[in-house]
Amino acid sequence: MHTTVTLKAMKENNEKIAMMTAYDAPGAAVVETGGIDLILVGDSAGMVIHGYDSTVPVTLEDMLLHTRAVRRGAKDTFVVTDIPFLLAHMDIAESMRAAYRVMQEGGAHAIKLEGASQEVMQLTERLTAGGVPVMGHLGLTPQHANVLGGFKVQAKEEEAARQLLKDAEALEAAGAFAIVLECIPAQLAEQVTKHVSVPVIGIGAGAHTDGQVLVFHDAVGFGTGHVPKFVKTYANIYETVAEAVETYVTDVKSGAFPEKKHTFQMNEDVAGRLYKGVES
Ligand SMILES: Nc1nc(=O)c2c([nH]1)NC[C@@H]1CN(c3ccc(C(=O)N[C@@H](CCC(=O)O)C(=O)O)cc3)CN21
Ligand SMILES: CC(C)C(=O)C(=O)O
Ligand SMILES: [Mg+2]
Repeated sequence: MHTTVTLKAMKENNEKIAMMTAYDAPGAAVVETGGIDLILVGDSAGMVIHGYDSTVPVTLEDMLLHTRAVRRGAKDTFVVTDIPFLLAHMDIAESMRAAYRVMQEGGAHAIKLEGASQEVMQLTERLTAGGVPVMGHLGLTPQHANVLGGFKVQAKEEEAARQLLKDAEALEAAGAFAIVLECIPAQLAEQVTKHVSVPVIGIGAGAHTDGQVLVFHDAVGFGTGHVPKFVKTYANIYETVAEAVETYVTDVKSGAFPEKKHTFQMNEDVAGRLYKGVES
């Protein structure tokens, strides 16, 4: 299993880091079997699992439930859990408590915080000091979709790009062990990757980051919504499952299922007496 130390060594050795999300035990098991370096229990759960159109409605209880399931399914993989909407911006004690619960009750090995606000910087410092590895997340931060005007590419202009570079450096200085860059120009992601010593993991941030992350449902083609441009779909699970369900329905209607091998039997004498019992 990776640690924050081995992940940093991967950056130094130019070994790419492959991260994917998981939300439940079988999803975590299959991702672990596939050889993923680390699992993100993303608040994208709100969208791909719970059917919301943003990550804003996701609660700490949701994240705890998903994290526990993921840990049971993937016992040998480093697990990072998103701190959900606004919880990093409460009073410091409440924000610390959220991370405390994700680590102790959820069993996560690290937490992820969106943005570079003063609150996030202070929280990153205090959590790191207390022994909680913190992953940063810059660029498109979906919890801010309502102030960003939706899920748009970020930091295309010089001023915003320079600010993002500064934010990444500040996160590193505050103790972040890795940084996710979401939906930013590839040239900017490359600069950030060169300028910080911690692993940079991209999603929609081009090929020059230290690693990549994708949402499980996007990667395996089990999504129901819009598929962002940065996604590569490696399977078409939705179609496969839909075909299986359709065949099941057909079999039930026609009587082709269940067959004898799916059926339990009792002794024929006992069955005969039951029949008489019903008649008398
Ligand atoms: N299924 C899924 N995949 C994700 O990658 C994901 C989630 N959900 N939920 C949380 C966030 C939201 N994300 C998103 C969602 C949509 C776009 C998107 O449609 N972007 C446009 C770019 C628009 C522009 O040009 O500015 C695109 O076409 O890719 C991007 C990131 C990434 N995360
Ligand atoms: C898209 C990734 C980085 C994420 O934060 C999530 O899945 O919630
Ligand atoms: Mg997230």
